[in-house]
Amino acid sequence: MVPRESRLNVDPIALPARSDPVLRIESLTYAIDDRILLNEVDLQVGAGESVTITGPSGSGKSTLLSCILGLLKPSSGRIVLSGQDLVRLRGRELARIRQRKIGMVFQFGELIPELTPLENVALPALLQRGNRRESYDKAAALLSELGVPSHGRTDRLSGGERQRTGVARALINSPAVILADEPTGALDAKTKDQVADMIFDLPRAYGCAVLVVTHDASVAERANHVVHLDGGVLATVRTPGLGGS
Ligand SMILES: Nc1ncnc2c1ncn2[C@@H]1O[C@H](COP(=O)(O)OP(=O)(O)OP(=O)(O)O)[C@@H](O)[C@H]1O
Repeated sequence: MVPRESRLNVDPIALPARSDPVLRIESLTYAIDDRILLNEVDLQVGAGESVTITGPSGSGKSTLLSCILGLLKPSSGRIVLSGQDLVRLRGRELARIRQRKIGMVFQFGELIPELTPLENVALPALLQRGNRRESYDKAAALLSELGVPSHGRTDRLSGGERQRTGVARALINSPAVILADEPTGALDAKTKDQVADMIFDLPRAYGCAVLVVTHDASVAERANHVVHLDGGVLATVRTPGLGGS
């Protein structure tokens, strides 16, 4: 992730060698009425890399995720995912790319309580008309890898198990990027650490890019890069391992 050099507070040379960006956001502006909620945002996330977005309430973090998901149409700029500009896509084509390329993890899991954990995880693969057997086998394998029982009642899962199930569901279609909006916001301290460790290990374990929005500094610092959004402007970039500020 490299915001425009004019806005960098660190020497760009200090940033580590970058993989090719899976997600590249260029000069993204989103305005509603006369209010600019995102102002010329530039951001990149490479495969096998994690980036955290922090920022005060109302700074535009969720708006940025909604633009990447194609739920909001930017006023200008580009969102290039695996070489395709999502801003130019419409309707079914956008939905298809979103299903295949993006996995989303929510603050409260957002699982369907009437379905088992296995069914929740398999659902995105089935919606993509995946082979039924293969979809369920992959869902079972992911749940097993992430340590969640496949069967039983979804509404009886613990907070941590709920988030792990949400992560398994996000992974089922082998996405290029996983977006997570406050994924640890509803968890106690111990579970928060476990879930945060799991999420920031996804780039290594599954080769995807990870983009996390969080208010929690101890969670944010696990990422390869931390960027700060304020008033719709990407203000700073930090690479925790390098001690940038
Ligand atoms: N549809 C809308 N119309 C007008 N203003 C909006 C709309 N959606 C969001 N906003 C405003 O845009 C700003 C950014 O909102 P956003 O939800 O992206 O912030 P955030 O950084 O995610 O905040 P939080 O950390 O509290 O979730 C806020 O001031 C919000 O009130």
